[in-house]
Amino acid sequence: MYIAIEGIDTAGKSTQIQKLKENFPDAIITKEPGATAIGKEIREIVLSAKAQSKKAEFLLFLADRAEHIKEVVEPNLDKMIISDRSAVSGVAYALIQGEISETAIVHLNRFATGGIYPQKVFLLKLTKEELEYRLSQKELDGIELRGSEYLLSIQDAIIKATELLNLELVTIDATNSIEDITKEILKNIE
Ligand SMILES: Nc1ncnc2c1ncn2[C@@H]1O[C@H](COP(=O)(O)OP(=O)(O)O)[C@@H](O)[C@H]1O
Ligand SMILES: Cc1cn([C@H]2C[C@H](O)[C@@H](COP(=O)(O)OP(=O)(O)O)O2)c(=O)[nH]c1=O
Repeated sequence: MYIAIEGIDTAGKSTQIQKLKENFPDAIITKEPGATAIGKEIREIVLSAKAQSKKAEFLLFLADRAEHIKEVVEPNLDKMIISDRSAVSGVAYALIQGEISETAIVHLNRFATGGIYPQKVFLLKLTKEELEYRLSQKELDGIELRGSEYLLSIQDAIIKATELLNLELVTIDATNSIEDITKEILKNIE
């Protein structure tokens, strides 16, 4: 089973992935961007926010995704694969950028993934207050510097992205305790 944990920056994705690792010691734990050798280089370029062109940025994420699917996901589809982000983030961030049409975003993601998508998507959903508090507690990267309104619009776009990709979505209140969130994810996997 291939599942993705989605949510905006600071929603608690890495925290939950760590917990799931304890529950599924044999699972393939992975992430986008940056799970492969090429992906690590792409991640550095793209998170430095140097790209002037939003299309270039989109295509860099897609290149990472194509490599990730080919190297990590496709060979392990018979195992439990738990991914921190997926094509859902790719579609959501691109929808908000507004420079690429919805149809092109979906088609290009299909091209990159070969139609391999998570069977279940968990959205860790944050409130504005909690997001602002968590952002204030960390050193921000290029994308996080765009601010809380921007990130909240991405959160809505994540829901829309799962609809466009026709994926099963489980929404979880990310302000709950770490333990309760893990329990809810596990309940929906088993
Ligand atoms: N359920 C939670 N309640 C309170 N704080 C949390 C919770 N989950 C994560 N955090 C904290 O929020 C911050 C961001 O979490 P992280 O897992 O790194 O998010 P992401 O991977 O989505 O960016 C960390 O400081 C983490 O300890
Ligand atoms: C996968 C993906 C991520 N992103 C963004 C979301 C994040 O801001 C960043 C990836 O960083 P990430 O490591 O997921 O950040 P965090 O752990 O703080 O959540 O790239 C896109 O813009 N497009 C994409 O296709």
